[in-house]
Amino acid sequence: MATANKNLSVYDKATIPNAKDLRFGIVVSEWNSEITEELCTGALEALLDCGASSENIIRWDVPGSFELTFGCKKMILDTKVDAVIAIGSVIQGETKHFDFVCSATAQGIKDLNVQFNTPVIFCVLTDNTLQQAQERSGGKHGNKGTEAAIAAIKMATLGA
Ligand SMILES: Nc1c(NC[C@H](O)[C@H](O)[C@H](O)CO)[nH]c(=O)[nH]c1=O
Ligand SMILES: CC(=O)[C@@H](O)COP(=O)(O)O
Repeated sequence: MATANKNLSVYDKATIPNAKDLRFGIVVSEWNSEITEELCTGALEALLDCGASSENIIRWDVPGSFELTFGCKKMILDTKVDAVIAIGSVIQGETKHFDFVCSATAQGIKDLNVQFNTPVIFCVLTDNTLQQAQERSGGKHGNKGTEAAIAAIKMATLGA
């Protein structure tokens, strides 16, 4: 289902485990910060809405989406979080750099989920235009940060 047919911010709290005792890491890319800050806000609001405590949420910033893999790995190794949310916004430019950044970031985060036992949630927008990114970070299609927070809670409690 395309995002155009799904609001990324809709969730039923009755179906979400309570996040009261969970610890979360959020690693945020500074590239396209007008987008990534909105994604982070959506994630934080959803985590708190579902019972998480602000003192149990650690935020680190990295220069760009390519650095999300290292930042999330360091978050896993250096802290005791139950899940990590990787937040980025990659927007197509004039060259193929977009393809390499998107692919490397997706593969890197996937690899972290294979190598470690702490779920890392892929909250990286990969858009053709700024408008598409705005629509998915608090615009008409909702906020992928909200969606990522819910996924983080579910994965942190998987099998519990
Ligand atoms: N163009 C975008 C980038 N590019 C920067 C890379 O992510 C990386 O920081 C650089 O190549 C140094 O390693 N990053 C984004 O997150 N979004 C973009 O649109
Ligand atoms: C995703 C990128 O790295 C891209 O925005 C950089 O722009 P350009 O391809 O015009 O150099």
